[in-house]
Amino acid sequence: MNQAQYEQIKLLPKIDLHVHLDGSVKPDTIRDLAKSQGKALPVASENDDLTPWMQIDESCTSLVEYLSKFNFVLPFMQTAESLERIAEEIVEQAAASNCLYVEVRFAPILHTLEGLSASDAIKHTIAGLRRGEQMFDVKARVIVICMRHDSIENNLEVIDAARDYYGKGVAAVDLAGDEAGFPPGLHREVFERASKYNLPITIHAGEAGGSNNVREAITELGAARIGHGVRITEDPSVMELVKSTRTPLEMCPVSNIQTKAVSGWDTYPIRRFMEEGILVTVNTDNMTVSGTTMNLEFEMLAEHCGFTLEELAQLTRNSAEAAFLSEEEKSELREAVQQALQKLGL
Ligand SMILES: O=c1[nH]cnc2c1ncn2[C@H]1C[C@H](O)[C@@H](CO)O1
Ligand SMILES: [Zn+2]
Repeated sequence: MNQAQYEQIKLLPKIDLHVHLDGSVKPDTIRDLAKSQGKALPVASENDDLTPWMQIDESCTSLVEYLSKFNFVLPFMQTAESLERIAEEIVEQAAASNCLYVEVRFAPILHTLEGLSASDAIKHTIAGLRRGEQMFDVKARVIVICMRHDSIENNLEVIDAARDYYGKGVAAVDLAGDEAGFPPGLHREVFERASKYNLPITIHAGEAGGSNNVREAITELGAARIGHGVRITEDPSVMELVKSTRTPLEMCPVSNIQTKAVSGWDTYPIRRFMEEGILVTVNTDNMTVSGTTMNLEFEMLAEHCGFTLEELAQLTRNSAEAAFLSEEEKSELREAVQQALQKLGL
């Protein structure tokens, strides 16, 4: 890949359907929040870089280790102001990669340690995204996460709170956290309620757990999309299920390699999935924890998997199809993607 091709990749329109709020906080923002909230930071000098505390390195061996990075930021994300600022800045970061649309996910229950309710957390995250939409001309929605280690009772409450904001900033609900320790079936009742409310569902599955979790997420929890899903390679019948149900996969290449969901770029199954006719999307997962951006994800695919500009453009078209938007909004997004691609001669 030469310099001119990298420049072209930057210009491609993009869509990020899988990005976590708490995994994408800018290190300088944490420094500011620590100061304004009067909280200590574990660094000697005011100017020390916080990135090493927030970003995973090559030594990461598992999803559980990867998830430990979130403990650092959460204490600073317990107020209305912090959620609004961080949400707005995610839209700013998405704009820097030329994203037209972003679905930002977060677990409201993780932001209720200092008095906010789950509903307040959703309200303020939406407010921040709205500010970002205005400032950076990127469309943004929220996906509300239930945590796998959490109780059924709490997760039912989270689903109720999500329902109140559905169509008013919330686009869907999700299940995230330690997949190996907590299979999707544990939360069947939670997603039954989400289905009853007609909330669209995506589930993290087939990342740190086997392909059967993907089957369970689709057939028993009502998932309309799957977060990651890279491990469906383990079972041809699950590959077939994903294909026949046209269930989009929200793949996150850089993160998938860091968490060892796959062994490396040489075995990354994205090209295979596309060739098999699976609807594949590419996303960042956690911009700060993974040290990534949508630009970088696309560059990596070009470099390691030989993706052409046309193939990368197809990923954005796929994401527009997979977006949790109304048919009308989806048509607008499709049109915006098409126009941007036409300008590039694609
Ligand atoms: O890739 C992931 N898999 C499972 N859970 C994840 C991943 N990235 C972030 N999370 C968790 C940790 C966060 O605190 C939580 C809410 O965003 O979601
Ligand atoms: Zn994720």
